[in-house]
Amino acid sequence: MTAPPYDGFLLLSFGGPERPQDVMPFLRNVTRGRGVPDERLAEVAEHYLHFGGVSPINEQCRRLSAAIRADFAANDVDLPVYWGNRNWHPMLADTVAQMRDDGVRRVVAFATSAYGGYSSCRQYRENIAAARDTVGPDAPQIDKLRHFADHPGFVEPHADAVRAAFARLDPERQAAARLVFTAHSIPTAMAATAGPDGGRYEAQLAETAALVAGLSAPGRPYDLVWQSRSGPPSIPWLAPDINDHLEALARSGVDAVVVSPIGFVSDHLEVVWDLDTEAAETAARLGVQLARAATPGADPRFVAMIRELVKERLVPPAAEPAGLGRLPRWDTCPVDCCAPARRPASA
Ligand SMILES: CC1=C(CCC(=O)O)c2cc3nc(cc4[nH]c(cc5[nH]c(cc1n2)c(C)c5CCC(=O)O)c(CCC(=O)O)c4C)C(CCC(=O)O)=C3C
Ligand SMILES: [Fe+2]
Repeated sequence: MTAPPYDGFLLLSFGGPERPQDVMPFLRNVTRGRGVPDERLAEVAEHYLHFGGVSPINEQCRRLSAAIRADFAANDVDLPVYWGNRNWHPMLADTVAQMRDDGVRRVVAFATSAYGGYSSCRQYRENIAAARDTVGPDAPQIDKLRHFADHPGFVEPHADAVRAAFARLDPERQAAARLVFTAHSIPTAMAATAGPDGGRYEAQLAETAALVAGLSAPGRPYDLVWQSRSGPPSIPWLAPDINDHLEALARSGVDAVVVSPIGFVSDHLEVVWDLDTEAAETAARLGVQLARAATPGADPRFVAMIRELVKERLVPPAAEPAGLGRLPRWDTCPVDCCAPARRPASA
């Protein structure tokens, strides 16, 4: 494959600290101007410090970059692979400056979030606009790739992981075990304005849950619940929380669950703390056996999906827009998508 119109690929992610002294500066970057109370920051800092101040996310991005590089090379995609983050080093503006220094002019960007909404989509577009602004008029153009919530390269690894998690439950508990999907909670006001006509974060997650359940456990009842809420209690966020839901399930007699974090592409701190530590403790206290399903990480199907998304952008497209669901797919968000707009955002 020849690469026009692009001459660079950007892996765009959240970023995380990798040593204890970086935890608080990272958290201040994440929450700047967002009214997250100090006590919540101190609490979240403890979660990071529990793992030696090392978030898993940067290492996951290094591994994913390496896998993308290998996949591109094996499939004649001749694009240099760059990586930049929203909240921690390598910071996006530094990466964009590096691209400019390397003579890169037009970049296709993959953000590590499958869904629409402010945190998962628009904020990355704002980050691109701000980083280009910092670098100046000779910054490369950067086009963000579309959402991939229903792409088989995302849905199928999740479905396999759910099947594998059921197999880890005690055999006598498997038949009645409940399938529970989780995603990052967001304020209900943010959920209402997600996507071009609102509600798209929840709608995409509901569809992805149905697709993963349909492939992995057809006919089995499942739920979609939320995790990792922050912000003051006075502001409503999507509910129920996974821990409250485990209580409700236990009260109704459920004694085993598979938890599938479809809101995430890899085992972020939210997964290894909020699920593997906190929700696992809740389940243990309730006598509920919990098997947490894996995330795609650097699954070859997920990596191939990234290449296919890039190929969709060639003119003429070298791949059809793939997807298993029925919700509309669109390539480029309207500039005012996920309003209220707080900062300038790239298209
Ligand atoms: C929808 C969504 C995703 C999924 C989409 C995506 O992946 O982008 C996501 C991912 C992530 N969130 C992460 C970390 C944090 N998120 C926070 C705070 C917040 N997240 C929010 C939403 C989301 N977040 C929101 C509405 C807030 C409130 C403040 C605000 O409006 O911005 C805070 C502040 C402390 C706290 O309150 O928890 C931290 C530390 C990490 C890195 C983990 C690691 O280190 O492995 C990742 C991948
Ligand atoms: Fe977050």
